[in-house]
Amino acid sequence: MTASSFRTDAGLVVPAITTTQMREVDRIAIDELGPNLYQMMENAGGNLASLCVELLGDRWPSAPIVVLAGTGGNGGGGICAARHLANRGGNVTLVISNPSHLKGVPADQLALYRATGARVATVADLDTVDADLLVDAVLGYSLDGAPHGAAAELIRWMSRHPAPVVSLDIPSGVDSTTGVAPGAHVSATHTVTLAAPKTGLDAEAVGTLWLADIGIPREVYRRVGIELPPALFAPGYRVQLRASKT
Ligand SMILES: NC(=O)C1=CN([C@@H]2O[C@H](COP(=O)(O)OP(=O)(O)OC[C@H]3O[C@@H](n4cnc5c(N)ncnc54)[C@H](O)[C@@H]3O)[C@@H](O)[C@H]2O)[C@@H](O)CC1
Ligand SMILES: [K+]
Repeated sequence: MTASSFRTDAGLVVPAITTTQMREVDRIAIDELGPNLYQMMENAGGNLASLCVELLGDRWPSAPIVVLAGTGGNGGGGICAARHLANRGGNVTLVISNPSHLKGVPADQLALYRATGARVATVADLDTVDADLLVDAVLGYSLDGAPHGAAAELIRWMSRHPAPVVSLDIPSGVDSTTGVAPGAHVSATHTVTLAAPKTGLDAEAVGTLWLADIGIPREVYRRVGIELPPALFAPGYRVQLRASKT
């Protein structure tokens, strides 16, 4: 199912965008107006971490959290969230699909995470790791075909695990434009999508949908022809969205 728009609890209508439009928003932010990738990823990671703390309630900070990260921007956002959770005293374990493939901003996020002294485990260690909450940061909007390799292994592990899953941007394995999963995919309890909702987020696998403000000014959206409601983030840096049954 795809949605052309979503609604906030305040009744605001938020237009849904395609993956192509989202890439263009990213490009204009990174190449022209800002915020840069570090700034956007920091807002994404901090926002994701705050939802995890809220979801754990009085089990925070002792409850074990496992963050599963891929090697792209989605993984970078997950590693950033893991650092925020570790900085706040959380019981965090980070697992990366292919650590040797990390580069650029995601690699810098890992270096920063390592400075917290919190745990990094391997895919092989997964079955020895306890988890009360899983963070799915394996694949985002650059999903290309059915998940394969270590990414698919992490998705399958999450699918078998009883703990609730918070997905970053899109449940891994779901196409953010069509909402279709070409292969294995995560069924999220909550999804924190970034900047603007994608048309593919009207899918069962999304769970409760949140939109995170990652600090992008309106002019960036305007250059892609997108108008977001001015009061969209008045209630806070993360607002709940529901598909508009129009
Ligand atoms: N403005 C925004 O919306 C921002 C988005 N960010 C995040 O960046 C993500 C997009 O980042 P990227 O474009 O780097 O891509 P992704 O992080 O979505 O995934 C790319 C990685 O997954 C691998 N991959 C793709 N399809 C696969 C498959 N079928 N099986 C196994 N591996 C596969 C690719 O080789 C690549 O390493 C977004 O989803 C979002 O989470 C952040 O970077 C912050 C800014
Ligand atoms: K994801």
